[in-house]
Amino acid sequence: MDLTAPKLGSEMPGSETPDADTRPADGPADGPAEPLLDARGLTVAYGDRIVLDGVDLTVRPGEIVTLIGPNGAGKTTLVKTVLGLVRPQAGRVARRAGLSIGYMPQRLAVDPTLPLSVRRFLTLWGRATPAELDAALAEVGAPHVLDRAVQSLSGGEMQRVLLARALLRRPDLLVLDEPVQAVDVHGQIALFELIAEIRHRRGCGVLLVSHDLHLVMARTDTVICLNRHVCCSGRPEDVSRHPDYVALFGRHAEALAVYHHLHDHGHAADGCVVPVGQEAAHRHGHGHGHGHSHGHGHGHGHDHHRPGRPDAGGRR
Ligand SMILES: Nc1ncnc2c1ncn2[C@@H]1O[C@H](COP(=O)(O)OP(=O)(O)OP(=O)(O)O)[C@@H](O)[C@H]1O
Repeated sequence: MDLTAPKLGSEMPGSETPDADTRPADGPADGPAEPLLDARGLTVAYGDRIVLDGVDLTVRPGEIVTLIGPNGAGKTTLVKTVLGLVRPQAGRVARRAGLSIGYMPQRLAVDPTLPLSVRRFLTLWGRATPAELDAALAEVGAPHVLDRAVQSLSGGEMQRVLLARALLRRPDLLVLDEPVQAVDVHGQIALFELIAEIRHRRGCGVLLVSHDLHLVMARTDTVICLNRHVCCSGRPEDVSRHPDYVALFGRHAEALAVYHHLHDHGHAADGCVVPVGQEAAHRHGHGHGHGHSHGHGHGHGHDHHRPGRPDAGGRR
């Protein structure tokens, strides 16, 4: 089984990293305003290839921050870095003292020949009473799967079990790496709504990775568009009233939001930053250099070069 789960709070690896200051967040103890997580100037390279370049990220209690970006943009690397699982070459990650993190990893490979019930799976990494297991599965809307084999679960049921596993840690911060993968579109909406409910009920912060932002809950507070560096960031737009949206999602349209990209630059095929409009000149037949959100044919708000909201951040 390949499942990476960080240890809690200050025990997380990386805190001893000499180049990366990963001490607990300091500053005034002003309750909810104190960040759970505050990362500044993170630079990560695999070998001599830089995959994150000067990235900032802050998550506060009760806040949902959504990371979006194309394949290979560095989303998972950023998550692993703020969790202390990857050491940055430069930058610092400050976590609130005693921070408890519930992590739902992007990938989980379970040996199909291994007899493993959900009950057993949920207690592999820590103790939980039967009542706690019941409560966690009830909270994620999957009370019926406790004695099922993990391998028999549907994609949506598996994601809910992984979410329950994260909740068993009583997290201050939920970190969810592509929580809706392998789930159909209606199941995705239901999962986003569930995550928003959990945030409200528990008041925890949520760091969410989405491969792309077609569907994201209206209550996502901050969107960070990553492509090796932070391309743009800001608050998501309200639901588009585009007829295709309403027709496709019906009553769920209210739960959807779109984000208007406000890039002041483009990317060549190798990910390098180029001026807006010159992407093609740097592409030379390599296909889409940027790769996310554009040209999907949805017609709903991925508005690459349009002037946008004044409160949304530009490139940082
Ligand atoms: N352990 C590693 N060693 C070398 N390169 C890696 C390693 N992990 C990731 N990479 C590379 O770093 C880049 C960023 O990967 P990462 O998984 O962070 O991107 P991502 O945005 O999460 O992508 P995806 O949307 O496809 O999951 C990719 O080019 C990837 O191939």
